[in-house]
Amino acid sequence: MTKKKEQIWDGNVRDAALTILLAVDKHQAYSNLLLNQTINKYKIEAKDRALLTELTYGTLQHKYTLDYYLEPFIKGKMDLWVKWLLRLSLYQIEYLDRVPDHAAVNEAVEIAKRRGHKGIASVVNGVLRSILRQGVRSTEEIKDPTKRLAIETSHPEWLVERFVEAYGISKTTEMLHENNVPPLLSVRVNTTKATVEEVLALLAEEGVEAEQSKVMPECLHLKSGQASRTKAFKDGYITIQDESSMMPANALNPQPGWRVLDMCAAPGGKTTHMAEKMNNEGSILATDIHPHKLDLIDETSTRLGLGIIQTAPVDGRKAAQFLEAESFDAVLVDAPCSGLGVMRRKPDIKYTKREEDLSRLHDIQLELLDNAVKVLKKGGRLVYSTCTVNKEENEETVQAFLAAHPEMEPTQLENLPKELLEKSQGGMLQVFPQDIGSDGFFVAAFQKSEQD
Ligand SMILES: C[S@@+](CC[C@H](N)C(=O)[O-])C[C@H]1O[C@@H](n2cnc3c(N)ncnc32)[C@H](O)[C@@H]1O
Repeated sequence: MTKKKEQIWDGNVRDAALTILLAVDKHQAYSNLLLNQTINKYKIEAKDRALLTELTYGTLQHKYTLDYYLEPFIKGKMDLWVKWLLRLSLYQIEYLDRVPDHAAVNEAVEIAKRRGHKGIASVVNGVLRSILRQGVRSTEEIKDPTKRLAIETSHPEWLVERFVEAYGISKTTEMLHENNVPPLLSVRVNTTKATVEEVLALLAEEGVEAEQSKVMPECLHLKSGQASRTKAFKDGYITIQDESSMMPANALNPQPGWRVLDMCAAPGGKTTHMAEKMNNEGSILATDIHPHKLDLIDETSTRLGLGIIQTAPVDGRKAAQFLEAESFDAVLVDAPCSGLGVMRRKPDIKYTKREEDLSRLHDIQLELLDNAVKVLKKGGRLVYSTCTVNKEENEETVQAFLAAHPEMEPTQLENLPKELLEKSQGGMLQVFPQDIGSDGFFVAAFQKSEQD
């Protein structure tokens, strides 16, 4: 092992978590990608993997709350790595019952000695032991309710204000708390290969405990095991996908034999879902602006044994220049978005997103939809979806789109469970993370007029 590798993984889970947290902060690296890379590269085993995941996500998820607790105990300037070490250690003390406080402190002191020197170790020891003696301050001290909610749930204040204005205090409070709960692990059954019961049996044979979701019939929730390491995954029986992400293909409801365009397709979760729904009959053109991401779609469709998907690098904002007019029976625009519905899966989004990013996305989404209409057949079906909870990118994008396109009508969302359809309005559905314990997601369906 080289010196560099030893730095990230020498069997010390807390040290590895600290390295990931620092990289996320310093280089705006994505926590989920870095965590997966670390786990796969060093073949970290199940017990350590679970703790590493919990420490990394937990510390990131609660960053503002931890800083609020730490602030009275920190005097003067401090290196970034020491600050993250304190956050990481305080996270264990405050949120993890199964880690004894003294173990969290001792580990922190050892890391501080190794990465720094005795002086830093003594500061770390002093801060953590003072907190253990005195306890942390209550958030009740924060008088402004929005600010208090922002600190308690560790979200930026501007975002909390926006959410409260759009959805009200009660829904926002539920959502922000839910964003700090680890996501359920869900997979989609490849229904062209096996039934749900058969896949449950295959997983059980491998010692993986799973159960069918009560919402989406093709969705299984895994209670143990790592899905991507199972034989069922390698043999193409399952795809890892959040339950909300299974809505767009269902809402579009593509039929066997249709010609379908998936305009923003990579890495192909919804393309392959649509191919499964079409029973692998017909054709799907899967396009994305980033050519290098198209390989991921090809890999997944090969793994799943789906032969109807073709990929092409296309900027959806210019799709009508490259694709035949009115040639697709159905189009899915699973648009680039702010991702505010997936903050518990990617907690770094909370701290990196800027308010000005949101309006820019609204404009891009409209350009994509404009092009989608041009290549959609008369009478064809269009679904627009995002993994965000933001009216500007969801309901307001739809309103602006409909205002510019009298030939498009909102239409009934199809093929979704009753409990979700009950929440839909005018062919639009906003799912919040707290609704079915899945990602925040938006989906809207439209039909193109048969007339000119
Ligand atoms: C939400 S992700 C799509 C996820 C995908 N549908 C799935 O289920 O796996 C949005 C995708 O849009 C792509 N994208 C961004 N701008 C685009 C554009 N102008 N034209 C086409 N694709 C674009 C991104 O590269 C990204 O892969």
